[in-house]
Amino acid sequence: MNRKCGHIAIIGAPNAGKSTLVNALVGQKVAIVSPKAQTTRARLMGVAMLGETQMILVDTPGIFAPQRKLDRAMVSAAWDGASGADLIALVVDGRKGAGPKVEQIVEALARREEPKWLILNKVDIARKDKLLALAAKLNELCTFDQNFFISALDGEGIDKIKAAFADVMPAGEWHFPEDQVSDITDRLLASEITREQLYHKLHEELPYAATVVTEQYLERADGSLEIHQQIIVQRDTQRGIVLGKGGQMIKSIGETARHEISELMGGCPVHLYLHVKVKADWDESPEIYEGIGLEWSR
Ligand SMILES: Nc1nc2c(ncn2[C@@H]2O[C@H](COP(=O)(O)OP(=O)(O)OP(=O)(O)O)[C@@H](O)[C@H]2O)c(=O)[nH]1
Repeated sequence: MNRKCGHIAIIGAPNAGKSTLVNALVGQKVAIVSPKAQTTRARLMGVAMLGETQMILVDTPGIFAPQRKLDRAMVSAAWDGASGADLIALVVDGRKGAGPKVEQIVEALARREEPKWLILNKVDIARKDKLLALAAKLNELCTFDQNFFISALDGEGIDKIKAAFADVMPAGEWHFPEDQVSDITDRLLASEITREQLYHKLHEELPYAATVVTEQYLERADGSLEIHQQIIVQRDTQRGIVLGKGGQMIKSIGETARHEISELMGGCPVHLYLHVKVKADWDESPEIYEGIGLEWSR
């Protein structure tokens, strides 16, 4: 048997396109994506296969200067996700160029032992001369073994990078069955899909003040799924915004999330019940951290 298996940590600043890249490599959606920064909160593993090679892609929260306790847990989940990886892939938004944020990450990366690759993303909207200058600059700060220019969104360069990843994976038995696409449970994925809709449908700050917890996840005798979720916000006014006028907003969030969950679960009918709850200090609650896959620390 020529099986190979390894871990690739996907790191970068918020909004660089890490989750989009993981989904593209896996070939289906395992991580939620939004135009707003800091969508990914916990570490998630996506499993990509190429021939006899299994690549475990560790999607990490964006790395930034943390302020809240939740932020600190997210950033430490990101660096933890990189520990012991067979390689670390740094994803950079090629349109934005380097800035202090990206440079700080690159400098921290330079001190690490693991092999490092640079992935300049969003080539579909970036200027070519800018991309080349950015690659040159970042390579001065850190030694990258390989450089790639891709668009995770439209698929440009994905096959090439997948083949290159597969090439350097060490020989070894697979860690996941061939048909498993991620390490998160269907229950957690269902919460994430609803949370993604909060990012898509609500104002700038609100999604950051909210979280989603799946309280019940049942398979009914007729094969359909019954899912009860709480959307937890910090203030009464936020509750009003999530509900919307006459309940229109929560209805719309629920409809889109229900369709998407059903699609991800192979088309089975889904009954999704959403409740909005106010809990001012949810981001200080160990159970909620655990529920969203983050480590609690004092
Ligand atoms: N034009 C373009 N947009 C992209 C590309 N890759 C990702 N995006 C968009 O960039 C935004 C952020 O993408 P994500 O995949 O959520 O980024 P992330 O790095 O996981 O973000 P965080 O969760 O904040 O760490 C989304 O609106 C994506 O659709 C790309 O190749 N081209």
